[in-house]
Amino acid sequence: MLQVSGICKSYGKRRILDQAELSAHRGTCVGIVGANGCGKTTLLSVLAGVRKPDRGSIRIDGQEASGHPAVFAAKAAYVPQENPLMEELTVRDNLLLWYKGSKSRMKEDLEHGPAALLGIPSMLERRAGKLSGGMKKRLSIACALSGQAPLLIMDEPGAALDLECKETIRQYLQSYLENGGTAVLTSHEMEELSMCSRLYVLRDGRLEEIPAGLGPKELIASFHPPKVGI
Ligand SMILES: Nc1ncnc2c1ncn2[C@@H]1O[C@H](COP(=O)(O)OP(=O)(O)OP(=O)(O)O)[C@@H](O)[C@H]1O
Repeated sequence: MLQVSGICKSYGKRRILDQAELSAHRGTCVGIVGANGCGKTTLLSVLAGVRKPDRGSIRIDGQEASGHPAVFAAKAAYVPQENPLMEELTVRDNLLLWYKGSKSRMKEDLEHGPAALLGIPSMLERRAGKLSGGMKKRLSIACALSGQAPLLIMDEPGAALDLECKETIRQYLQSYLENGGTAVLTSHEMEELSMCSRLYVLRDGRLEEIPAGLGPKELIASFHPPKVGI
């Protein structure tokens, strides 16, 4: 369960998030939409504890995380838009860093867990820097999932992935939600957004809930403020 209230974030004098509010229950996936540059990545990085908000509260499973990095570390997994990999290291060594050296848990996930589902075992000895964009994305997702966090935050998870891999991630997300996880994602793809049972549009720094299941035209219309009559 995620409860976000009063989140503000500015870059210099430019306010990107202005009293943003949202909630996401266990077992649900919440989607964030909005025009390019409206602040979705900023919001997700704040929800993941990577960027500090100027103000506001982020409660994960009832615990305040804002200002408490240990709560984010224990409870939130983040798949950023840019991959967080150590490019000179092999896939195996990248994973080991994320599994904090726990070889047994890593082995288990490579055999039966998310890493297996994402096809990581076949690339273990390759250098991360030499993988294709889609393979790096799969590895980044497997790394984020290593902590078995109850909150999963994904910034455009399907970007650069082939159809088969998008489907793999959809299946993983479904089982993650069925097991009581909470997910927040941002995407520009209708298919990914169809996995979300709730949608919010980010506009002028604020989040507004909109009906899930809107078509592309209505979604795009929601990105812009309604015009006031002359
Ligand atoms: N570190 C930063 N310093 C200053 N401005 C920034 C920084 N990061 C992002 N911005 C600006 O803040 C605004 C929001 O950026 P952000 O990446 O959060 O948007 P977005 O909605 O995720 O965009 P997109 O849909 O294109 O990925 C943009 O105008 C961007 O240029």
